This record gives sequence, structure tokens and C-alpha cells, in this order.
Amino acid sequence: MTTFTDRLWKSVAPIWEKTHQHPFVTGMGDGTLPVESFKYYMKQDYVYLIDYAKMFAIASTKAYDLETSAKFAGLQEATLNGEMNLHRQYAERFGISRAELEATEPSFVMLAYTSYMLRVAHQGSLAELVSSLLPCMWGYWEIGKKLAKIEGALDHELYGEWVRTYSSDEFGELATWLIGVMNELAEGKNEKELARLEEHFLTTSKMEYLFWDMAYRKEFWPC
Ligand SMILES: Cc1ncc(C[n+]2csc(CCO)c2C)c(N)n1
Repeated sequence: MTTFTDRLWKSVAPIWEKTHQHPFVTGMGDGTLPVESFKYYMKQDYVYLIDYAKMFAIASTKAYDLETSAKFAGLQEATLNGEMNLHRQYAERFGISRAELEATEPSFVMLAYTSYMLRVAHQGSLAELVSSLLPCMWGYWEIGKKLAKIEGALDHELYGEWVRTYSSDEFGELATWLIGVMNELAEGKNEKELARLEEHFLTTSKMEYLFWDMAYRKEFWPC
């Protein structure tokens, strides 16, 4: 039986393929990524995660059952106090203070990406919300697994920690859980509704690509 996420996987393939070939992503795997781009990424990602964690909070309030509601609430906590520790640790290594991290001015792409997701979260159904945040989780897992296969990537003194985090079994379980939630929520939906979910999924997948690209170029507001 093909699932709804099989359909998503098929339609997103060219976007994710392009993402996997982006020099930011390949550079974390082979160590050629300029450190200044990585620093920029960490700072933008830190403020991205503050917004992203709110998606989990909204998902928790929209969930139809206690178990799913509790899981999303836990994910909000895990993002703010778990995943963001990775960023705080990197910042410490780079001599970037907590205050400086939090004061990061959001780039255009970061702002567009989280604003889009938060709009979907506030205006749409739980299925729409999940379809818009799924590329972030599933896409990072795919990148993590891909990079982990490159010799030396897991042990790289700078980027190894990133690769270990997103290729871990623990992270894989989380992504698999969310994929399952997406399939459950898609059940019984008509084609018009499914097409809307697919559109959110493709849009935020493109934004993931743009996020790597803006970080690679250390993009900033022109005025
Ligand atoms: C641009 C961007 N996209 C995806 C992630 C990955 N991510 C964000 S929240 C979360 C769930 C667990 O906290 C994961 C895996 C990121 N960090 N930055």
C-alpha cells in the first residue's frame, strides 16, 4: 500500500536532491564549508528554532488525542532545551555570547520561512501544520544519514557534532514518528485537501533549500 508520505517523497525528490548537492550541505560532509557560513547558519538557526518551537506548542493545542498532544508539548521543550543546546555549544566554541545569539537579526529567508509556517499553523488544520513542518524534521534526517556515510564526516572536529545529531537513531525515531502522524492525519482526506498538504510540504522544502543557500552566502538585508 502506498502512503501519503510516499506521494510526498516522490514529488519532493528533485528539491531534496538539489538540496543534498548544495555546497553548504556537501561542505559539512567533506569539511570544505567555510566556518563563517556555519557561524552565520548557527545564529540564524537559533532564532529559527525559537519560532519553530511555537509550531509544536500550537500542534499540541490542535492535537486530537492526549498522547499526540503530550508528544508535541514534549517536542517544544526538547527543541528549546535540547536541540538549541547544540547551537549554544557551537556558539561557545566560536566565542559568540548567549545575548548575541538571541539578538540575531532574522534574515529575509528565515523570516519568510517561519512566518509561512506560523501562518499555516494559525489558520490551517493540524494536518496542514504537520505538512508544513515535516520537511524540517524528515529533510534533516535524510541529510544526516547521507552525510554520515561520507568517510570522516562523523568525526570531523567542527561539523561532526552536527552530523552525529541528525543521523542518530534517536532523531530517526522522531522523524519516523512524525511521518506516521502525517499519514494518520491524511487518512480520509479528499484530493483537494491532500493537494493542499502537498503544496505546504513542497513550499517549506524549497524554503529549507533557501535557508542553506542564504547561510552559505551569509545573506543580509540590502538596506
Ligand atoms: C532551518 C532548519 N530546518 C530544520 C531543522 C531541524 N529541526 C528543527 S526543530 C527540530 C525538531 C527537534 O527539535 C529539528 C530536527 C533546523 N534546526 N533548522
